[in-house]
Amino acid sequence: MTRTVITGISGRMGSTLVRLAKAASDLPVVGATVRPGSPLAGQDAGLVARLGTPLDVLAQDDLGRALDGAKADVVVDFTGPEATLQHARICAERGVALVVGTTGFTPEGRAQLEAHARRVPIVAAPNMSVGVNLVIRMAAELARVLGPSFDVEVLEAHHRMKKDAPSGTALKLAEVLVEALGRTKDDLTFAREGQTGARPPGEIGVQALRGGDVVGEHTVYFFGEGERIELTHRATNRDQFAQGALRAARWVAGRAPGLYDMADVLGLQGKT
Ligand SMILES: NC(=O)C1=CN([C@@H]2O[C@H](COP(=O)(O)OP(=O)(O)OC[C@H]3O[C@@H](n4cnc5c(N)ncnc54)[C@H](OP(=O)(O)O)[C@@H]3O)[C@@H](O)[C@H]2O)C=CC1
Ligand SMILES: O=C(O)C1=N[C@H](C(=O)O)C[C@H](O)C1
Repeated sequence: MTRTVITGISGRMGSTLVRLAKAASDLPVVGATVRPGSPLAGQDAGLVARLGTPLDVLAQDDLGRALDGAKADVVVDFTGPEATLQHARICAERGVALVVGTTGFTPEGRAQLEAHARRVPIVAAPNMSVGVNLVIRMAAELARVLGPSFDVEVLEAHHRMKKDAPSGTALKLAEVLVEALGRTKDDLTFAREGQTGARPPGEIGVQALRGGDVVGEHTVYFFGEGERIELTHRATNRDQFAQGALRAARWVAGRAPGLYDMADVLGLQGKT
């Protein structure tokens, strides 16, 4: 049994996590949170997460309170960068493992997460889907084999409510492509406009679309002479992100402190 606390349970991911944890036999939800000051605080978590049935756990508007007496093994957090960093501090102080799906951290925020991971085990990944994590590895392999004669572009599309751009997954894809091609971050181009001139060799483009209810789509294009490869992942609902996060929750509870990613959880060894 992995005793689980879920944060941000009124959100798109938080409510999905509550539903899927409840359906699992080994992940009792022993605590849940909503934003501080939320009118949903004090209501049953099952109703807040729109399950239609009570969970017999009250939504708290403070993670510390949700952890009090809960004997939690792990906290699963998909909220926003500021909230996640507060939650990571509380987990570090309480000695509770953490799974972070939140994206959009600044470099300073990421450094804070690394500091907390010196005290407790943390799995942080911009995309918890097993399929996406395999696509990330395939993109690196394609880049290595195709080499510099192919022009590489990353395109992502998400729903109109998404707050960060480019997506965390697109940034992760860019990071592994930079490494696989022996490039630097200076080779990344995030937008094009005006008299850009011919495409510089070695440039890696990263572009974001926003609209409607798109759950999450990522394509890596490899444009060659006379051929083109497109590596695409399309999420059509959020369940696979949540299932990946719950798999990470089972894996991280009881581990040594450290900052882990989904490649660790999935046992994907070697370079990306
Ligand atoms: N790694 C992955 O696989 C995935 C990552 N994500 C990332 O997860 C994050 C959340 O996405 P999504 O669910 O769509 O966003 P939502 O806005 O739907 O959900 C976020 C929730 O967090 C709540 N919240 C904000 N601050 C706090 C706090 N201090 N304590 C408790 N709850 C809080 C919000 O409350 P309120 O509504 O009151 O503001 C909201 O309900 C984003 O960073 C997104 O990019 C998303 C999908 C997959
Ligand atoms: O905000 C979202 O919705 C998603 N965010 C993640 C990201 O930024 O990569 C993952 C997924 O594509 C959905």
